[in-house]
Amino acid sequence: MTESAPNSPPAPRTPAGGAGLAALLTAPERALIALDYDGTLAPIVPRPSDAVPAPGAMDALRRISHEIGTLAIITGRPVDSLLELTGLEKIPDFGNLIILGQYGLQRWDSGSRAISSPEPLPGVAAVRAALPELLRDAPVGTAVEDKHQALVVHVRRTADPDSALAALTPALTALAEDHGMEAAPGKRVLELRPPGHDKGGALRRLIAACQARSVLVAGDDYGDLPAFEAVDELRAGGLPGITVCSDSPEVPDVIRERADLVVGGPPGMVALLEVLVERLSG
Ligand SMILES: O=P(O)(O)OC[C@H]1O[C@H](O[C@H]2O[C@H](CO)[C@@H](O)[C@H](O)[C@H]2O)[C@H](O)[C@@H](O)[C@@H]1O
Repeated sequence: MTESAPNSPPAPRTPAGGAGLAALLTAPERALIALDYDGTLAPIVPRPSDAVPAPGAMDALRRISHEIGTLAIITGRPVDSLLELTGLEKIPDFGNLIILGQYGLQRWDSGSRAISSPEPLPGVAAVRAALPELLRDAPVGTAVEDKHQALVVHVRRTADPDSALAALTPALTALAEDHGMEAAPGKRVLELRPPGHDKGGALRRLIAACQARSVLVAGDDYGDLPAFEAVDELRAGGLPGITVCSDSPEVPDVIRERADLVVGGPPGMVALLEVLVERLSG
């Protein structure tokens, strides 16, 4: 993070990012802040079911939800998993928040508190049925996360996750494609998911729906790249924006290198949200 005056947001390292942050601070009521969950608001842990928010994250989110036009979490997770891990529904006094789950397939908002979710593609059931046989000889520690609309093969708990992922990827990709799905890489996972849904499309639709005039996007993994690319395109079309990388040794170089601002993992993200709250509420 670039040094800046106390209680000022850190200075982005690009002029376009600086313009995006300035636009957000000048007209926060027309701004969208769209955050990833795993690796950005919650530290990466061995088991997905243990990924709770970083200390202070929920309070920072609650506070900033009152200072800006729209706050969103755009995640690969199912909405119900995110609600459970964050305890969001039990936090009183949360402002305007939208959750787009499973890369935009699912939606929840703090007004209706209802989850909208399409029926899974038929290919999901076929992939689910084929996985046990395909993974029969996979390294010990390989695990499947069933997200109903998609399946995720996790290798983080194997002895050599990189080798395990490299060995499994060709067969898993073929399986997904045979059933009209796509295989998408993540941190020590391969997601087998419906094609045509990514965080870029989800972000563009959200910006149009909330008529945002500026955007801040934060992420840490390949799944966030389409959202970063969308910010570039939006900027070219005249909408200011800033991309933030929640850094850690596992972050893909492409995310770290193209971000306008790099913060130190989920604790750094919480610190950024807190300084934005201070600035906007002051
Ligand atoms: O878009 P996100 O909110 O970042 O979600 C992407 C995937 O994150 C989860 O997996 C990652 O976090 C796990 C818990 O820390 C970790 O064990 C795993 O290795 C990471 O890849 C989640 O389990 C997936 O369903 C999400 O799609």
